[in-house]
Amino acid sequence: MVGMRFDITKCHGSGNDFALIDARDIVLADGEWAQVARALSYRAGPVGGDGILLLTGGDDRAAFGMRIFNADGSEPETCLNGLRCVARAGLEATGQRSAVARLKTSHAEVARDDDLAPGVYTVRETAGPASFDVRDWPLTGEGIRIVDAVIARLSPDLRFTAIAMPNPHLIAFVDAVDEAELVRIGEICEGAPAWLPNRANVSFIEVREGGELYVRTFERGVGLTNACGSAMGASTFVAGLTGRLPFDRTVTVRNRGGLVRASASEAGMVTLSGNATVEWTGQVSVDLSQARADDLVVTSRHEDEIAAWAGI
Ligand SMILES: N[C@@H](CCC[C@H](N)C(=O)O)C(=O)O
Repeated sequence: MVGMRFDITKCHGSGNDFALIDARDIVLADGEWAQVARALSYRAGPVGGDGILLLTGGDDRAAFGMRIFNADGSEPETCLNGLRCVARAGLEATGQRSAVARLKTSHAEVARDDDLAPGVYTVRETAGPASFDVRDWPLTGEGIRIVDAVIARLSPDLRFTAIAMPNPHLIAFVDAVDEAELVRIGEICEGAPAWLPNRANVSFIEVREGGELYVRTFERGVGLTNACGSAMGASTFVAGLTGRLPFDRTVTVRNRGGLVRASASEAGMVTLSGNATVEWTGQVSVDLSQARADDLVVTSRHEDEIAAWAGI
């Protein structure tokens, strides 16, 4: 296969996994990055993942930047599990312990944090403010601000809050996560109906004993994932907004892939502290015309980090 060869770092935040590319010196059109994302995310291919992350250059505020492409090639506004991984790469590349990172349409603060557990590289990130105005998504026909309200087109039984982080999230608190129902609603949104043309991430959240949250997300452009950082941030904020948990208190947010510690302010800023685990590094070729990956060579495996995370 004739392809473009990339150095990649396979990494994850809470089991939300990505191939990360240092793209600071790579020039590709958006459509070509979309093809790289499809190729490297394809689970039956040599790499597999929920999307790709690009470490990009900074700007007058930021030391470095992040772009993320979902598995389907779409480019969302942010990814807070991915940001921790990019932050690790960016902090290491710039020799800093904390920095501002540039995202597609916003900025976030990132810093190395105390390890969540021995050997678990941990990053703290602060993003926001969360926004309520669904005209930006757009989500039409349900008013401008949707807080704990029924969206009959999705379900007569659930109450959703619509929050942009700035990527769009529909958040519903439930007694117990019904995964089949989450997939059903996620797929309605994924179909990009006329009232929701840019789709949305959909999450069900349980408030568990001790004030912990459990969040399960059907992600736009991916499907069910092990975890979604922006959804965990949005859920923590909505828990405060709806009086389920206090603002400004650090809570444990569990997900299928592990956990993060999270807090949210009344102003809509969210802070997450979680892992940025490197599993392996290597090189892979991508045929841009076919969106196909091949010839993977793994050059180093980080068994110590994999084991440290498994212990969480
Ligand atoms: N997994 C991410 C969110 C990735 C983007 C999302 N699928 C979207 O399209 O908005 C996270 O950790 O925040």
